[in-house]
Amino acid sequence: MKEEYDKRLAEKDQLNMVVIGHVDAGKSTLMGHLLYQLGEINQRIMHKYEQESKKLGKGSFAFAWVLDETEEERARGVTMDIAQSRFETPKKVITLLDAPGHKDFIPNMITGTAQADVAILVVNATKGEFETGFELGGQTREHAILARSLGVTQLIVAVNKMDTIDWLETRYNDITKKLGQFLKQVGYKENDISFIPCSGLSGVNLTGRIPEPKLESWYKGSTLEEQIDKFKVVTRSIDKPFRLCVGDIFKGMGSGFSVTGRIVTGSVQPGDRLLVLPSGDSVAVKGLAINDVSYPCAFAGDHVTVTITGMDMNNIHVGSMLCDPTSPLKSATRIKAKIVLFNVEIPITKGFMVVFHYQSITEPAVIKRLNSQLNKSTGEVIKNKPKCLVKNMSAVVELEFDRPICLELYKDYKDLGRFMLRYSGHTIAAGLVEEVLKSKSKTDEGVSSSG
Ligand SMILES: Nc1nc2c(ncn2[C@@H]2O[C@H](COP(=O)(O)OP(=O)(O)OP(=O)(O)O)[C@@H](O)[C@H]2O)c(=O)[nH]1
Repeated sequence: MKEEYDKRLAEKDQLNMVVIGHVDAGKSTLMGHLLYQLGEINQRIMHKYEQESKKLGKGSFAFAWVLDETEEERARGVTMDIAQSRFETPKKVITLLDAPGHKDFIPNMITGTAQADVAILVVNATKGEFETGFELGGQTREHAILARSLGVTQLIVAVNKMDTIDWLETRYNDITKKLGQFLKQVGYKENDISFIPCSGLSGVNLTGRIPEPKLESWYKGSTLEEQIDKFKVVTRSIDKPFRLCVGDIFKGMGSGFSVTGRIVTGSVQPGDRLLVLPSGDSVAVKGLAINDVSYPCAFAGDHVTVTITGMDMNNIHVGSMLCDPTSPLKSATRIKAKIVLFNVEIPITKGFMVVFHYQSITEPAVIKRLNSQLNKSTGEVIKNKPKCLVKNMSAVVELEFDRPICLELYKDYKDLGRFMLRYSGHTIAAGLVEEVLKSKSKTDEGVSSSG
């Protein structure tokens, strides 16, 4: 296994990259056009998309169709689910996750971002549009904060639709200044943020193939492709026990069935036995594939398809975990967690009902206890047992679920110890799991006490 991993390290760096930003910022068009310029989509298919989108009166969406695959997405012109594709730059192999921008689909955006190492934040430079996305309750801020809270540290900001403002340097500088200040405030390091002026529609400054004298007169920096190539390598926890969060399940050919997802920690090879949680089934790994190519083993960071046998396909769900049977994940119905509240309108009190978003899982939860309020920068306790929490506060709370959830503590597994809380369609907090307080549901307790 070690040899295989060393072989892999000698190849190009693998990165999972999510594309985020306000609805209609041009995310799908930008990435579709980049894939086209990089030769990932053949001319015949692109021509077909152009013809078909024109017929529907949506000619400007042709490049977005590369990623927006379902009929409903194409008809509505919005991304709803996470589209996944792959491309290469000189030094990197990128698995691309195109997240929806619309606020109704934030849960899908959280699922996609939880699987990402790095992100591209797309903003619309058009007059009035940048302001809508950034200042007037748009998703630019929420997405940037969510990505940071979910562990993304490196970010490229694509200042898109520069064609609509005649490639004006002053407008670009104004946008990058405002965003730069904000991104630093929410925890991104200056060296890990970069800005690229571009146009997804005309394809300018994606790979440098399309000249634009108006841009070249003042911009001497990188193209989008060059900047993606400069992302720093991310270290993977391959020595930890195996964990994979199931993102999709399908019946392939032959015996068993397949699940796809990102390996969060550890490694796996055909012949391994794995434990499926929460069902508790023991399964055997029959085969592994990455981008439809079969592999002798796969490691943390890989987006992999695992073919398994030994259980009923109906007992595994999106959000189930595959793990090393000798070291399973923790099961919890009550946890202690550190949370940071976002810009919430209402005060949070004991008994507050929230939706708990963790990897691909969403579960109802109740805030059972407000243990303490913390100083945001030092982490010191400012107040014990506060009566309520209001916007931007940091606190330790206890959360309870009806059903056991399989998770990990942040101190043991950074990627598996993070979660988000939502309420009434808004993301209200990001949190870190500190302790598992109870691991049995009320019904389990009922069964054990009566039995
Ligand atoms: N002028 C101009 N229009 C663009 C550019 N990029 C995208 N558009 C247009 O903006 C509209 C929205 O583009 P999409 O790529 O679907 O936007 P999106 O951000 O992926 O949208 P959601 O996924 O629904 O959030 C389409 O009409 C595009 O043609 C650009 O660089 N310049």
